[in-house]
Amino acid sequence: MTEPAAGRLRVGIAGTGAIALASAAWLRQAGHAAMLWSPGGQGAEALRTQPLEAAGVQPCRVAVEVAGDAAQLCRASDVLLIALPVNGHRRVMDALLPFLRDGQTVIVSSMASLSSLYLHEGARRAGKRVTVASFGTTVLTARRESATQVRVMTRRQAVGVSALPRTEIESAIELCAALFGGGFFAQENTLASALANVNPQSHGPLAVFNWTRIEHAENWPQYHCMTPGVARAIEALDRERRAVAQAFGIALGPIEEHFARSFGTESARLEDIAAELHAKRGGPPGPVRTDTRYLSEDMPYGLAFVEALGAIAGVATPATRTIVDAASLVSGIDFRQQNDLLAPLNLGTETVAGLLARL
Ligand SMILES: NC(=O)C1=CN([C@@H]2O[C@H](COP(=O)(O)OP(=O)(O)OC[C@H]3O[C@@H](n4cnc5c(N)ncnc54)[C@H](OP(=O)(O)O)[C@@H]3O)[C@@H](O)[C@H]2O)C=CC1
Ligand SMILES: CC(C)(CO)C(=O)C(=O)O
Repeated sequence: MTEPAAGRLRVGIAGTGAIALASAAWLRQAGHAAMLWSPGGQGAEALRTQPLEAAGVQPCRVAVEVAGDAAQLCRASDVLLIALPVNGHRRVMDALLPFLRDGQTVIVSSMASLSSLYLHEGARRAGKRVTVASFGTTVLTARRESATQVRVMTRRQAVGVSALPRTEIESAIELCAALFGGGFFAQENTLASALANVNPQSHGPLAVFNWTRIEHAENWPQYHCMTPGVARAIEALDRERRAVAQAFGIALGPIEEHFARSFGTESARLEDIAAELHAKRGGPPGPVRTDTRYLSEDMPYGLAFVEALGAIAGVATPATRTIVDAASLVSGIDFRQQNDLLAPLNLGTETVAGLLARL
């Protein structure tokens, strides 16, 4: 990879979607070198010959590099960023694992369903000392507009981070700050990061109750359609998320706090936060494809994961169950069967104390 400016880092990014492109543009602007790898093989081809263009927050036009495979990506990088939906984490982590080096840090953004634990335990079994840092969200919010164009909507004001092993949390935060700037704070463990990810609680009701709009590919502004009734459903899921976290000794703030922290919203109630965000931004548009990650990612790796933790800890999650059932019903996909991390993580036979001891 091209040498970055002095004191800057070589960052290898797995993924070529919105967050991967937005992160590459951000990192290049900060003087770091960025190399992208498309797990499917085609997603980064145009960037071999054309610059990456970012619009929105911090517009820029920058050159990035493209890796042919996972081996090249790992070899050329000081630090790796996994920036793709969790559906691909197991496969991508399996591809990266043989090539990771002792001392390398892998940042997973966003992380859900303890995918970082899957990677860290795999690395340990392979005798490698790597650090896996997790964000329960992303530093930037973005939408990919073409193979070489991305619109960056936000740079979040604060982002929680956890580390495996936990002893590396300070250096993980330092690294994140060196890459993206300030605003990172420590979360107590990787489970806290997984449960701090509120996309599933927000996206599940949004998608289910706006399903006809999605099927008709209508232009529906997401926060305008987070109506009082949808907000009430999201709040019910959020209470269950926090109750499950509590059973694992993790105190998490409500979803309203997440919006205030991420986007600087000032309203207290979720329905008012939605109205505030719509008035300020008018977007983003809600999904227009029935294979939206709002269901394909957030149901198995978000809500079904909360159900699995609830089963371990003896916490009832009826509202969460309702939304997974409704999502499965309208899409014809049994989302509880789609999470490929629960089995290798042995969550079916885990206990509260046993799981916490692994973190
Ligand atoms: N966009 C946003 O503003 C936000 C995103 N997030 C989260 O960040 C993560 C990345 O989101 P985003 O970039 O928007 O997602 P995108 O849908 O834009 O990501 C597409 C990329 O993911 C890769 N990919 C998708 N599915 C798989 C799979 N099954 N196996 C391997 N690779 C796969 C694609 O690979 P290929 O290159 O092979 O085509 C492509 O590189 C997600 O977890 C999302 O929930 C969270 C908050 C905000
Ligand atoms: C749009 C946003 C910021 C909120 O739903 C998001 O989290 C996503 O795209 O996944």
